[in-house]
Amino acid sequence: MKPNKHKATHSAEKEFGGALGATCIPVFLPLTVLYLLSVCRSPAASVLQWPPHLPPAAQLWDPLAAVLVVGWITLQSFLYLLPIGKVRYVLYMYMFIFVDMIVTRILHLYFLGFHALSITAVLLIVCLWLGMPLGYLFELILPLAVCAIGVSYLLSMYLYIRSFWAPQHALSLGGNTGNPLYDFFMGRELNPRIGDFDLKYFCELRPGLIGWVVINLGMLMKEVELRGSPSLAMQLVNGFQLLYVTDALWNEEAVLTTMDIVHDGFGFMLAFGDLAWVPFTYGLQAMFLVVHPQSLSTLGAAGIILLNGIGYYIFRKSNSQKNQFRRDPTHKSVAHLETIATATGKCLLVSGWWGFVRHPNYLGDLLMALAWSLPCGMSHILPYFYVIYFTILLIHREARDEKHCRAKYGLAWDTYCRRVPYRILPYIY
Ligand SMILES: NC(=O)C1=CN([C@@H]2O[C@H](COP(=O)(O)OP(=O)(O)OC[C@H]3O[C@@H](n4cnc5c(N)ncnc54)[C@H](OP(=O)(O)O)[C@@H]3O)[C@@H](O)[C@H]2O)C=CC1
Ligand SMILES: CC(C)=CCC[C@@H](C)[C@H]1CC=C2C3=C(CC[C@@]21C)[C@@]1(C)CC[C@H](O)C(C)(C)[C@@H]1CC3
Repeated sequence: MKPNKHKATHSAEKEFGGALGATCIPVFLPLTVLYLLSVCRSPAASVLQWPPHLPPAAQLWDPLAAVLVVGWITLQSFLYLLPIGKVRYVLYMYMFIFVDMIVTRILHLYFLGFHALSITAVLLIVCLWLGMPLGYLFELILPLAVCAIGVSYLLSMYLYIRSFWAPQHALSLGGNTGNPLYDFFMGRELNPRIGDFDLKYFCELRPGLIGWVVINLGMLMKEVELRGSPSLAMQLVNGFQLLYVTDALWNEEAVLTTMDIVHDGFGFMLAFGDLAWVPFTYGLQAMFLVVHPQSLSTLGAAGIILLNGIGYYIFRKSNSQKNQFRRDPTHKSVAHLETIATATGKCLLVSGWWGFVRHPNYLGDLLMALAWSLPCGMSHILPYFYVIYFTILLIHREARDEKHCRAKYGLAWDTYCRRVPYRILPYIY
């Protein structure tokens, strides 16, 4: 079959530093993952050390890692395809870029992220019971990351090539500029699917997110091997991040309204972000604790648990309030909230959580990020990598979302911004 001839959207404004950013980021970020993992396991754990702590090439490859990564993705794909869980009929919107027209298609998806996590947990318990040395993940972490990066490159190439056979209306607005490197990075096709298998939705929530908590558990088991029992700091990091991942999978339908699913194409940025960046950098704290044990006072631990609790409360309540409002604005939990009407027919909340700041969910997420790093003490900057990166990501994301909302809601958005002047942190930002 011949590839389709697509019209490029040259007018779409380029993001992430344009073609230069799209050329450098796919080289720079994978190297950053390997560098961070390698520094994290070194006794000094100093990101500022010169010459930098680089892993010897021999430590980067192990065939066992390739088997584990491929086996893991296969297992999660199998769990994704199991016809159990809540079935939802999802309205997918395809925008015709040149004609001002929106086409909708109804797809059915099974929501069973939580089932996938639970079945994986049972399988892990069985493996541990059979004596599988999960702590070996610590030794294998660099080859595992190399394989995950390799898979994300292969997947992005497949996505780029197959997008030329996709119809024009299935392409994303931002990833179809005609510049191959930029389009490869941003992703041309919006929601690529093989039959009923939605590749972007699967990658966003399953292998990387569940892989992250399995790696954390591996670090905990390594600590048990080395010191006889897991430290309080390790238990807190594992517990907090498991709560975050469980929450994401329990509320997995909510991901369908995020800009990654609705707006961004599926290209290298998301494939690498989902499959390599999340599992191998979000859990750096647990890896750090294996080599740099910390003693935590009961009072300190209580303070950190409280911070994580407050962050989680703000994150969950604000996300649920918006999701409920978008699903059914007449529902009794949101019907009393003040709103602004927009020309699209949709309303914007101006009271409740969304009248406090324009992104209360980001605020909660950032408080949690801080709580995940504090158990690692104050002696090193490395365990704070996630908070620093995440602050930058969310500030950039907020700016991108603001641009989309201004384009979508026009004057109503400006009124909302006047009513709710702070973006993430009241009186500061
Ligand atoms: N851990 C991680 O790495 C990451 C986590 N996240 C988390 O994911 C979650 C989702 O984030 P994200 O997708 O960025 O954005 P949001 O969930 O904040 O969604 C933004 C959208 O919400 C709608 N909206 C904005 N303001 C209002 C309002 N006042 N009333 C009603 N609707 C409004 C708009 O869409 P519309 O009007 O079309 O409904 C807007 O585009 C967040 O909790 C975030 O912290 C995000 C990125 C990375
Ligand atoms: C540096 C780089 C390559 C960045 C790519 C960004 C991705 C890592 C993130 C973009 C949006 C994400 C979301 C989550 C994880 C990180 C990525 C993929 C998320 C699945 C985490 C759990 C949350 O509860 C969530 C479901 C709301 C969230 C959705 C967005």
